[in-house]
Amino acid sequence: MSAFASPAAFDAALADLAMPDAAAAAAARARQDDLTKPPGSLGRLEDIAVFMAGWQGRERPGITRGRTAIFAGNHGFMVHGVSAFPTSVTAGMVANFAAGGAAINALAGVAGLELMVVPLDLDRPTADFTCAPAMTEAECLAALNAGAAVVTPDLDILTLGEMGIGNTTAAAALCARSLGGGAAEWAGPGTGLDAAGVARKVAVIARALAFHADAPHTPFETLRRLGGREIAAMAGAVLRARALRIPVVLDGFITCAALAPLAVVAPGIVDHCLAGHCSAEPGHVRLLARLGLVPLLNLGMRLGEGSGAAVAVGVIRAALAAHDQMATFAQAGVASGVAAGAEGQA
Ligand SMILES: O=C(O)c1ccc[n+]([C@@H]2O[C@H](COP(=O)([O-])O)[C@@H](O)[C@H]2O)c1
Ligand SMILES: Cc1cc2nc[nH]c2cc1C
Repeated sequence: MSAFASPAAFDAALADLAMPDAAAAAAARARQDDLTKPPGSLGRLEDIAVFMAGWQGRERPGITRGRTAIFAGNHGFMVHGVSAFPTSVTAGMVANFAAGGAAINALAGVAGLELMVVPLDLDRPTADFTCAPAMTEAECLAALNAGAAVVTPDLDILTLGEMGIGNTTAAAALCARSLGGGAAEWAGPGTGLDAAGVARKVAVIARALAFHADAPHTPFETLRRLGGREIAAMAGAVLRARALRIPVVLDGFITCAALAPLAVVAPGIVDHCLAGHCSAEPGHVRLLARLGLVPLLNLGMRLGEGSGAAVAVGVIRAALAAHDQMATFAQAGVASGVAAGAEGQA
């Protein structure tokens, strides 16, 4: 059965977000404070362990089964010359993923993640969003459900990524409509546009925003009109992961932009998500701030295909290893801070 049978089912899922296991998170925090280190000295690694404990519902979370899901889609507005690369690269890279030659193949391997690639009607680009909704209702629901379908209950963590030449244009449009600020605030060079190319991209996004201005500003309609199949799929995956309390690692600008329309009505949609990294695409730093996310890494990456999220899993694994393997003060026979404080006052 499909997770999202109708736009109303999507709205209902968004209105009823699962919450983390507060008792497991509290137990993990207490354990952190009992481990052989000054409290707080592992910084965000401590917070990551507590976050994972809450969503996995156990004091000592782990990653036995992790999956990176990469969704691919093509875009009708590419006729306006908004990318440094041609649409054919999307299918070319999907073949490269299958052959094992892409960055994500190497990075998912080193992160211990299984790679699942989901091409979405690549030979049928979305409609040109400057003069029509990108997707019909049925197409948008199919993409949301394709996203939900990658999320199985056995997963300890899900990382997301995308491949879609032109999709920084769709992402910028989603941000502008959802968060305001206009096309120029959210459009950047993507795969490598020059200044004239970025100006052309801003104009295309502005036309799309104007065309759809009077349409309902619901998350579903915004995704359907200005998004793309790979973008809607990522939104569907995040929503399904939430229902199953599976923690999610987001990737770059496009991955996060998929959540912008949802965050307008449900800011807590990112509560089970970690921002893997901050992309060099200029809109990403602004978007992360608006979503209330602090990225784990900032490596100047702007590749997409889930690459930043996969690298961040190494940090998450480090956090969980320390949380699980360190001795407590009692186990190690090391005096805790309370005793030292008492000594200082003696
Ligand atoms: O993840 C990012 O922040 C990111 C930033 C710039 C480009 N990308 C990737 O490049 C493609 C979109 O860039 P563009 O210029 O064709 O819109 C798409 O396949 C994305 O995966 C990804
Ligand atoms: C080669 C190439 C690889 C990519 N991976 C994600 N987006 C991409 C865009 C291009 C152009």
